[in-house]
Formats: sequence, structure tokens, C-alpha cells
Amino acid sequence: MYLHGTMTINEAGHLEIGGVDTVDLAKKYDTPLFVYDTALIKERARAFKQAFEAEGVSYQVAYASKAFSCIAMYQLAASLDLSIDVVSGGELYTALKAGVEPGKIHFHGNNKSHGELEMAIKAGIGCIVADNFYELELLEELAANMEQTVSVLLRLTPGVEAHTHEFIATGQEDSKFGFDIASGQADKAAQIAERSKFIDLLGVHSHIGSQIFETEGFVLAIEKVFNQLQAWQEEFDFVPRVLNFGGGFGIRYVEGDKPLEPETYIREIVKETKKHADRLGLAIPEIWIEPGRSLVGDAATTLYTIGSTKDIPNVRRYLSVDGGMSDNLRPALYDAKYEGLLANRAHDKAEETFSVAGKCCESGDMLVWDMPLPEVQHGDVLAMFCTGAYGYSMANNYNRIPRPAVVFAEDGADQLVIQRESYEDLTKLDLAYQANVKETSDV
Ligand SMILES: Cc1ncc(COP(=O)(O)O)c(C=O)c1O
Ligand SMILES: N[C@@H](CCCC[NH3+])C(=O)O
Repeated sequence: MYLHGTMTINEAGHLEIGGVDTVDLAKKYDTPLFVYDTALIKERARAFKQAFEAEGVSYQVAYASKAFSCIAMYQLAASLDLSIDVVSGGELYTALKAGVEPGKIHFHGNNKSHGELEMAIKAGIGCIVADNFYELELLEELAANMEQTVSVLLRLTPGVEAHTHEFIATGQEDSKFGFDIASGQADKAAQIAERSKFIDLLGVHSHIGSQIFETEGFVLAIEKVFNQLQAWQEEFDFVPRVLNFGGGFGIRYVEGDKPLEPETYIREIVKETKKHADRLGLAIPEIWIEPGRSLVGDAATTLYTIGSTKDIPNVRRYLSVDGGMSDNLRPALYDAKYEGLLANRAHDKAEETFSVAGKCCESGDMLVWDMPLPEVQHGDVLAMFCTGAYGYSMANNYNRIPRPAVVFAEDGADQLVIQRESYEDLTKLDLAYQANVKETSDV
């Protein structure tokens, strides 16, 4: 049984998170419910920051907010002195609304629109991570019109294949993200940025993928980035002030997953950066990272109520929960694996195996194919672990299922940070059908 963070089992045999009984939470807020162990998020943020401090280098740890974005999460991240990485106007808007200092926001994305870039420049955000030539054109035009200088990192595609699911690997040459180093795109982008009066090229960015359990990929990417920097040093005396090596640090979802400690990733990244900077005679630039999953992934647990069950003799025992691919797309999208337990009978021995089905009208809506559990009853509360990253943030309204509520739990207290969507919310953007639309539009 993988109890982690502040999880314990209380005298009633109930799972507790942050000192709060999850069965009580399920009653109070209904299910499905995301419960975040905020003490664990704080511990992870501290571990990344302390690892940099131990190395004595300048750094920024930017929370990759695509992993879980909401006002309270941005406020929590800001209180931990994290910078924020956003990838859309919506994330940027939410971060600003949460009161994040604009200078601490970095803007990513492979197709930022004119409107999004304008919004970012107007807000005075800290840095735009330019991804492609069209974006450089837009930036140049916008910054010139607004007579403002924009700080930019160029996103480089280092040609490194991280050992992870192919849909979440991003550093390989054949990727929609970034300027490819091997084909000379990165070189051309640097020339454009250097020539521009309005672009202040701070440095470069690379991100090799997500859910990575080793440091080799980072080591290789750093080497490729520095080879590129060496060329720019020779061509136009370029001195990077910032190097951003992205996120991707893995977490344990299931037995057998073996993530490294934050300090191991950071020690290696700093060591390689120092080595190559020395080789080129450069001062060590500020090092930035962008963890998403490793800050929030194992901090959340989803509580579901078990409804119908179906036994097919000698084949499989299904149990259905009141959520599914509408609140966790990862099993359907990446064949992601999860563990869990019965929150209301956490001490009961897991002697049976169940297949946990979601409630969407889709055979592929299976959350876990083989979960060891005790004999289940309707109304039991199933706790599924490690759903904090890319769970709520990829939640959707397939089958018009309202998105769950989210609570933070710490020190025996819980707070609602995202309300459960209501049926009314689901229809609030809908407009009535007009039978006589032609007549109306002709007037
Ligand atoms: C550019 C960039 N930075 C950071 C992240 C965060 O990754 P993770 O959640 O794996 O740390 C991602 C997602 O893969 C990304 O694309
Ligand atoms: N959504 C993915 C990760 C994508 C990372 C963003 N580039 C996941 O759940 O694992």
C-alpha cells in the first residue's frame, strides 16, 4: 500500500490526507473529488530550491502550471517563491488574476496568437519562450508597435529522445516544439533575435520530455545546447544570461517507477552546466527549470464513489466509479497506470482484483485494468493516488459530466479551491435554437 506525503490511516480505518479524513471529505464535497496534500507540494518546491542553493548558483524554479492550473495553485506557488510557466492566454489570465507578479511569469507554447502575445507584453511578463519563426515575426511587430523591449528565450530542440511515452517526449528532432538545432533553424532564429532592436535575447530553453527517471537525457541536451552556444559565441559573441532546461522530472505512480530525488537531477544539471560554461570561458548563466508533475503529481488523490459492479465469470470483475476519462484522461491517452485503495476500509486486505471503469460512454474509459482491492460494496470510496498532474487540468465535459471539485488539505483543515461544476454551468454558454434564423438574420 503506497501511503506517501502526509497520508495515514486513522482509527476508523479511513485514509487521511493532510490530517483530514477523506471519507468526511467525500461526504462534505461529494465525489469525484481531487484532494491535494499541499504540505507535499511545499516539500517538493523546497527540495528543488535547496538543491540549487546547495550548488551556489543563481536559479529560478518555475512551476509548469499546465500540470494543474487554478487561482489557489498560482497563489500557493507564488507563496513558495516559484516563478510560473504558462502556455496559453487562459493560464496567463488566471496567473495574473491570482496576483502573480508579472515579472515572474514565463510564456511557452508552439502557437501563441497575436492576442496572447499582446496580452503578455502589455502585462510586462518576465520572459517569452519563442518557439518558431512566425512567433519571432509577431513579437518583433508587436514590440515595435508598443515600443517595448521583450525578454526572450529561444526554445531549442536538442535532438534528444527522452525515455518516456512517445506522446510526452518533446526533445527529439521530429517534434512540433522549438527551433531544431541539427537543421540550422536554431542558428537562424538566433540571428533574427540578435538583429532585432526589440528582442532582448536572454538565452535558450530546452525541454526533453516528461516523466523522466534518469539524468542522461538532460546531460546530452545540455551538451547539445552548449555546442550551439559555442557556435553563437564564435559568430556574434553571444553571452547567455539564462539557460532553461525545462521540466520532466518523474514521479512514482506505481510500484516499479523509480524517480530520482530532486537534488539528483539538479546536481547533475548544474554540474554539466558548469563544465560546459568553463569550457567556453563563460560565467555560469542563471539556471531555470520548469517542473510540473514533480511538484503536484503525487500530491493529489482522487476520491470516487463506487457504483455499479459487473462480474463476468472467469473473465473480469468490473467496478464503475462516478468519474473517469472526464477527470483523468491519462489512462486512455497514455495507458497510464495508477494505484489506490478503499478510503473507507483502508485496512481491509486487497484480496480481489477489479477493473476500475469510468462512467463515460466509451469502452476505453478504464481508469485501472487490474487493481487489487478488498471485496467492494456500492458506496465504497475509492482513492486513486497520484492524480495531481494533468488530471484536473485535462478534465473535460465529455458526456456533459461536470468537472469535479478540488480541495487542499493540510494540518487538519480543508479548503475548497475549485467548486464542482453544476449542470447550470454546463449550459451557461449554450444559446437557444432559433427555428427562424434566416428571417432573423435577414432583417
Ligand atoms: C516546455 C515544458 N516545460 C515544462 C513541462 C513540465 O513537464 P513536467 O510536468 O513533466 O515536469 C512541460 C511538459 O512536458 C513542457 O512542455
Ligand atoms: N499531459 C502529459 C504531459 C504533457 C506534458 C506537457 N508538455 C501527461 O499527463 O503526462
